Amino acid sequence: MISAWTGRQIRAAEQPLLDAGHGDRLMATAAHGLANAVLRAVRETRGRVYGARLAVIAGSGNNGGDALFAAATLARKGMSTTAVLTSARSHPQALAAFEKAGGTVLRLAAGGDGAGAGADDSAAAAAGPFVTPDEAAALCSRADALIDGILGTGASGGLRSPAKELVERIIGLDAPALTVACDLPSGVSAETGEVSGPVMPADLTVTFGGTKAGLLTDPAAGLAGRVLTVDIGLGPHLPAPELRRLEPADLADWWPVPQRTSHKYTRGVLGIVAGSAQYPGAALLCTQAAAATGVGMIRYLGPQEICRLVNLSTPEAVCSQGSVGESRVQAWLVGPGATGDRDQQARVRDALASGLPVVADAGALDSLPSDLGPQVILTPHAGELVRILAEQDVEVTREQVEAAPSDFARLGAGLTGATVLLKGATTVISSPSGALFTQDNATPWLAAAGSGDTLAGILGALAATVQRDLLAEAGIAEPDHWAAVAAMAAAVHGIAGTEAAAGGPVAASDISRAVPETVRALLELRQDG
Ligand SMILES: NC(=O)C1=CN([C@@H]2O[C@H](COP(=O)(O)OP(=O)(O)OC[C@H]3O[C@@H](n4cnc5c(N)ncnc54)[C@H](O)[C@@H]3O)[C@@H](O)[C@H]2O)[C@@H](O)CC1
Ligand SMILES: [K+]
Repeated sequence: MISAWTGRQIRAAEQPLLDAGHGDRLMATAAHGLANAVLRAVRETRGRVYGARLAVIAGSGNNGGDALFAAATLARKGMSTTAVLTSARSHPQALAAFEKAGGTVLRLAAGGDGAGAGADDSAAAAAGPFVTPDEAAALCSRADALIDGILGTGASGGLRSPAKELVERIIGLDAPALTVACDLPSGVSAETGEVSGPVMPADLTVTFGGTKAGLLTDPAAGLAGRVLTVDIGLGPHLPAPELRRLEPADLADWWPVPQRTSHKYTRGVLGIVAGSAQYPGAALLCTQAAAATGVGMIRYLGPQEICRLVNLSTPEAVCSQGSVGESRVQAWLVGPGATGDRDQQARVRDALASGLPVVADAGALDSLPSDLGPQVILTPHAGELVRILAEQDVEVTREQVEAAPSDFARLGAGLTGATVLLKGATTVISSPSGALFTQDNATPWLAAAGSGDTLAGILGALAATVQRDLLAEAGIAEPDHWAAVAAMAAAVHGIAGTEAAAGGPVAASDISRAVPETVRALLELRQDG
């Protein structure tokens, strides 16, 4: 499991070490980790380190300090190194180390259009000639490696002039062979992943002390590239993480594997209320996905015509037009395609009132009761979350949700009392307690009709079969159990979908077909064999 913290949490964890006078050591460790990561990446992209052109953009704070110290190390390895300082102030010891190692220092002229105008001449005399944003951008674009050390966890808001103009110009040119963000891409929020203004997309982000929550959340996640975390000894000082991400080993350890004495009822029965005359396909897709994920039995409830179709596509399912009250199940999946049908809507309502775990998708999201519990898992996309929030008197747009998905998933969970799984390039899951998980296992090819029905089926099957004690033993607190189960489903859906897509288009039913093999491969990672 990957744990991540807000910038504020990381800074608070640093404080006791800073108070004890270990600031220099922290920065040296961070810079050493950054330099090593750049060395490895340059070897991979270019082969030879000696003679490679390194450009560093350094801001006024400690983030610029990390970048300059790392660049000093890289200059000593034979890289031809230039630093562009975006402010008249810079970390004095780091700048001195950089110059001593033979690095060239340039100062970014103040102001976008009036290059050079209003610049601080005394600072210029101290530390090298001015360059315009255009000149600096051309230099950065030609580099074999570029380190973005403008802003770190001390940033407030997006980049300001003249760094803003420089980054805009670099984005307009060919990207450098390798861009490495120091701690985080400058201009993204370490707390929420929100982005303000231009941000240089990184191939690699080397982050210090602990992964920043913002780096694992959209939209920043799409700009951070691969994230590498450098340990600087904050471990004992870190609080409970802000956000977690499941890895394959977690899925393997938590997967509900039947025991020798298991039978269909002890494994778990899933009830499904899905489909209508208008949308029969959704019922077929989610039932197929649940069967492929592995469940003791599926009880499907719906109109006679859809029962016939479900029986044909998933003969394992027991289909009827019965009621929720007379169906014995461990969990419900309700809503896919269940719109415009009174009987189906009544079943959805009854399932939501049953107190059992319920996955509420699509049609079930339109008329939610007021007091839900964490065992109810809502699976909206951004537009559906906007409507759920509107029911709670929160007026937001789809664009606002997409700009800060973790904030709004958390708000939705807090207001409804349910667990919220918000679909997106990175899926965000929030427990009503505020605990967050994000999963980025999916391929963009999965953004297609029917993919959500498949996710709902996988999640329904897991909700019916998962063993609570396995998650509790791994440190998942009781109120966050269902958020972790939803994260498992998002991960398996993403992995199976990526396998099925194999770099090309994928039909929703192919995702289900890939699930058993995905689970088999995961189970091979189990520590107990
Ligand atoms: N605190 C520590 O002990 C450690 C900090 N480290 C590094 O230090 C960074 C944090 O350093 P700082 O607190 O100095 O903060 P930053 O380096 O993020 O920069 C803050 C400076 O930038 C200016 N600034 C803020 N917002 C701006 C904006 N939107 N546009 C332009 N300028 C802006 C501020 O005036 C301030 O001087 C971390 O990200 C990390 O890279 C690491 O060296 C590890 C140890
Ligand atoms: K940075």
